Amino acid sequence: MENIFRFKKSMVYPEQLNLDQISSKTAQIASWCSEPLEENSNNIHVNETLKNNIDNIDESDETSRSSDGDDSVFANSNISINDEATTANSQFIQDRIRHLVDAFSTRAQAARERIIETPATPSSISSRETIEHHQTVISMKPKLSISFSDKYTEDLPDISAKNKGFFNNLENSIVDPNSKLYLIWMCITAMSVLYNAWVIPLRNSFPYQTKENRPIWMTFDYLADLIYLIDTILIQPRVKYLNEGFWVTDTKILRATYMKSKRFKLDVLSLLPLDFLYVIWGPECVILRFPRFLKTHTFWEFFSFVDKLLSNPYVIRISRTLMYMMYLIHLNACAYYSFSSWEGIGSNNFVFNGKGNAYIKCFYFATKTATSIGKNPKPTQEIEYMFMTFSWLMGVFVFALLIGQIRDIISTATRSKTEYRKLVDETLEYMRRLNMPQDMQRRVQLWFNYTWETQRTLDENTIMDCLPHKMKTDIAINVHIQTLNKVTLFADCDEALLRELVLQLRSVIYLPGDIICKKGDVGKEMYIVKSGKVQVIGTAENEVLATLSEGSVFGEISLLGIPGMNRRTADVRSHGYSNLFVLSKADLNAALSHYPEAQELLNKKAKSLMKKNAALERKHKAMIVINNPKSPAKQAKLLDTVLKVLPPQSRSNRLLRYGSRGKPITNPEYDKLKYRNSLPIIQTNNENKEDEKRFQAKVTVHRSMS
Ligand SMILES: Nc1ncnc2c1ncn2[C@@H]1O[C@@H]2COP(=O)(O)O[C@H]2[C@H]1O
Repeated sequence: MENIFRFKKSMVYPEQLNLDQISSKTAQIASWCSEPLEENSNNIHVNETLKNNIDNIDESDETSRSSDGDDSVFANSNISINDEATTANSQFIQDRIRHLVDAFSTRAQAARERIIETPATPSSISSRETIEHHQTVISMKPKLSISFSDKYTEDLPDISAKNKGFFNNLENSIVDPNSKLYLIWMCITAMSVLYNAWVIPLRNSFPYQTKENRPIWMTFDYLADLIYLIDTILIQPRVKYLNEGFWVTDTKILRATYMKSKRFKLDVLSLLPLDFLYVIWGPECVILRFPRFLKTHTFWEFFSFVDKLLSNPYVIRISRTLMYMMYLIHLNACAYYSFSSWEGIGSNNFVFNGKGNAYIKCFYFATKTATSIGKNPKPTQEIEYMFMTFSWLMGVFVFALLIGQIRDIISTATRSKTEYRKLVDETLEYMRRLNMPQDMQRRVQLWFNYTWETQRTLDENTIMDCLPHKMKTDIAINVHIQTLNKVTLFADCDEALLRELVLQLRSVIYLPGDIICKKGDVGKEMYIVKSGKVQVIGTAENEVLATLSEGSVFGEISLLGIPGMNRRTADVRSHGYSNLFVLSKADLNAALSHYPEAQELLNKKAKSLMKKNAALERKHKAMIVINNPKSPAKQAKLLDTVLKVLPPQSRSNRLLRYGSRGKPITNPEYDKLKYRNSLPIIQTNNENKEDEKRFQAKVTVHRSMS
């Protein structure tokens, strides 16, 4: 056993090595953990437990050994071994725990320092701001406010912000890549790149640079170079970037990162001053400025930046593709002119004949060749054939690619509309094939048209499926906030409940006259009026109990599980076009299960509505009783037959006719009691026959009681 412990003590675990190194450095930092472990009750507990375990192991050792018959030797030595082992073990464990605690506190300290140093992240800003603003915003605004938290918007290009963020930290001169000014700077740099890309081949092939205008060209050239220089020296090394979710704003790190990047190499190469060679080859040799092309990446970057920025980026995408085409044609025009001057202007039918504006004519030629439109001049020499072949190949491959791109862009832009049209066509075709009534077909078409016109999609919810839950909630709240703020039912509800509910809302459109809820049906959904009006219809035909407009809630009574109230209590009809939010029973119940107060609120509202309806119904019955002076137009068929069969003067006939009095009542007031079993006729449509019977029965009882 002694050996074992000695071995244990001498054993160096890999983590112990690391921890040793750390602990030596951080003895002072981890002051709280450097107290003697014995004083710590937890540690004592650990030590004791371990000690007991070791004792147990020793006991079992003892047993096995005593079975060998060497009792006397072990009996004496075992006590000392036990004591020694326990001490050694507790020492060993204590050391290891101390190392661990030291290491943890070092790590915690390092993390703390890092957090303090790190600039506020969008989310940290937001959470702080949310807390700060909480009292003011909530009290001033309606219940539901969008918390697009997180000032995350700051990370997105914000073109409306004035002068915000370019040097958002003046002392360190950090450039915010999402600021408006950086966007302007990128635009300026992109223009310089475009200038070089367009003008270098132009001046190199066409005789547009003369002795007289050379200073002007050169001024533009060096202005562009200055922009390149400023970008490389002042701007790019200061552009902050995100690393592991944090903005890196340390200028030293930014500079070092930029200098290590491929972009830096390209930027430096693009500034290569080959212009000095003008001294040897002359200032006409503009091609010496070709390194300026190496900054083209700035141009693409600018385009993708604008692409992200605009809500409708298709225009940008198409113009970028068109620009590729134009540039290729431009290069081809330059090549054609160079080729013509090399062969001799106007020397044959193929080359440029020198008449008119050289650039326009060559551009026209290049366009014709590249697009294979129009009659091309016939090449006469092999080199001309090669030139033409090259131009055509370029036309076929490059233009096929570009046109394909444009088609993709356009089809992406119009995809939802195309899908909508396809769906409408398929649905109407299906209905035609089944010979559905014309009116129904017309209504379906009307529904499609109206839904598309108002929503631009048939299912709003699927659009955002790929977004994270929090973002979807924020968007949904933003979209529906106007309506939800008008929902009085939600006025006292917990905001968390609303955030939970908002994502479950499904937008549905109803046409004029559509029945949304049918009295007596089992309720499965609840509704919120988003726009338009709906009417709650009472028992009597077309009696409008209430007209509900934006923000009203209905259809909740049958969902709340109030005993005996799981069916719709009234008909609800769309009055004109209405756009509603639908919330399923399951979603409502799932949300309410976490918010009993909201459930109580809904219950209260449901009960007050039910009371109101009951009162209305009572009033209605009373009206029927009072306004029922006429004898029924028709009496029950069975009664009629029985009366015909029975002799008119028989007792039974009289009883049936006049009741227990056995004779007619002369007072016309009692006419209504002429036939005890005859019922007042209430005009109802066929669908409500059941209700009608029930209602008639009730009226009879009521009347006989009175
Ligand atoms: N008198 C009323 N005024 C307004 N709304 C009503 C009235 N009676 C019923 N409703 C609503 O109409 C809905 C019909 O379906 P529910 O019974 O589920 O829930 C009902 C209530 O939301």
